[in-house]
Formats: sequence, C-alpha cells, structure tokens
Amino acid sequence: MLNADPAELEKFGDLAHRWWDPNSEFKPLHEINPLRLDWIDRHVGLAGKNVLDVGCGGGLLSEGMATRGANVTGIDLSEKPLGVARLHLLESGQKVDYRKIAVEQLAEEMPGAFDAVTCLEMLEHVPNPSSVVAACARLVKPGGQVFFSTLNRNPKSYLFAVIGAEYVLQMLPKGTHDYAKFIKPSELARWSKLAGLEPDELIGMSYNPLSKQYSLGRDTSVNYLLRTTRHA
Ligand SMILES: C[S@@+](CC[C@H](N)C(=O)[O-])C[C@H]1O[C@@H](n2cnc3c(N)ncnc32)[C@H](O)[C@@H]1O
Repeated sequence: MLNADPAELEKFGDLAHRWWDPNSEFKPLHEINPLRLDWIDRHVGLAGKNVLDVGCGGGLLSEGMATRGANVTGIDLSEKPLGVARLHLLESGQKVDYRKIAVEQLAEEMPGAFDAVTCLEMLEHVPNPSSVVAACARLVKPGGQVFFSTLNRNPKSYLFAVIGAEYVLQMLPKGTHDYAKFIKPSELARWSKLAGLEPDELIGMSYNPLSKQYSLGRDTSVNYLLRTTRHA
C-alpha cells in the first residue's frame, strides 16, 4: 500500500500554483530556504554531487541545490507541485529531474545511488514516516548524509506551529498541520538508527514574530533539522 495520505497530496496540489510566490502560503518555506540550503551545502559541498530531494513539492530546495551545482532528483507524489516545479525550470534555466514516485519504490530501483538525500518538511505529512526514513537510508551511499526536518511534538509546538502560525499570525492555511503527526527528535533519531543512519547533528529553526526572521540555533522545541550519516 502506498505510504501517502491522499488528502495531504490534494492539499498541496490545490495550492501548487502559488508555490513560487514569496508572499503566498509558502512564504515560510521561501524564508527558511536560504538558511537550510547554506547548512546542507556546508556539510555536503553540493557542487557536482548527486542529491535526492524527497517530498520536493514545487522545487524550492531542489532548485536551490541545483543552483549550487548539484545534480538533483526531486520526487513527490502530488502531481501539481511537480508540474509547477518543472515549469519553474523554464524560468530559471536550472536542471532538476522531477519524478512522481514513492520514495520506497525509488529505494528498490536505485539503492545507494545518491551522495546525499534531503527530506524536509515532509515527514509530518505521511502516514508512516519511519518507512520514509528507512527508504532515504537505502537511497544514500554508505558514508553519505541524509537531512530531515520536521515539527517537534509538545505543547509549545502546538501553540506556535498550529495556533500561532495558522490561527493568530495566519501565516499558513488552517489545517496545514496535524499535531498528532508531529515527531519528537528522539523518535526521528530512533528511526534513523534502526535504518542504519547515525544522527550527527540536531539543530532548531525558530521564528521570531517581532523581527519576523527565522534563524538556526539551539531551540529545537518547534521546528528542527536532523543531519545523519549512513554507516559505511
Ligand atoms: C510542506 S511541503 C515541503 C516541500 C519541500 N520539501 C520544502 O521543504 O520546500 C510537503 C511536501 O510533501 C509532499 N508529500 C506529502 N506526502 C508525500 C508522500 N507520501 N510522498 C512524497 N511526497 C509527499 C507534498 O506533496 C508536499 O509537496
């Protein structure tokens, strides 16, 4: 059975035409993109690397990595965001191979094919996130890195990511996030280890509503990133 929630895929499909509008529902992704891109590039050295972006959506991160010289494959199961991502390549002149395929299926086809794998802001939208983590682990070369980001599960993240972002600040459409699907760093670390990935670095990504700026730092209580390395 496909590890996907049709309602989630439809939700992103319905918004897809606004993906590259920096003032749309995707504004937060636009604002965090340079931070996460720099962080990934610093660890991977993207130029010339084969990178897979899982749950790529309209291609903000995929294209950003291509701009840094990586050979990027972007996969998603929602058709419309992939269409938008392909169209945007015509504007930017970048090259990304976008495919509609489940990460578990790609792992059967191309085990160990990638120098690095990214899976950002996606795990909290799937029914079985540990299966995605395991597939990412299979897709990266031994010694290669896998990067995840998602939302922590605690009262503060409920307050900030659901009530604050969706209802008070109205940065995101209501219903964007389902609190029950948020993932504690300890859970993500456990799934990573079970899949043969060593967690190397956990960092937080925070939003300051006064300065309206995102930053990377120690506070992992709401949004966080985990960098892992596949055992050689
Ligand atoms: C919040 S967006 C994040 C997009 C991109 N990773 C980023 O951070 O800019 C979540 C994406 O996950 C995709 N998605 C949800 N379930 C998926 C699944 N089972 N397989 C692949 N992609 C999925 C959605 O279609 C959507 O494009």
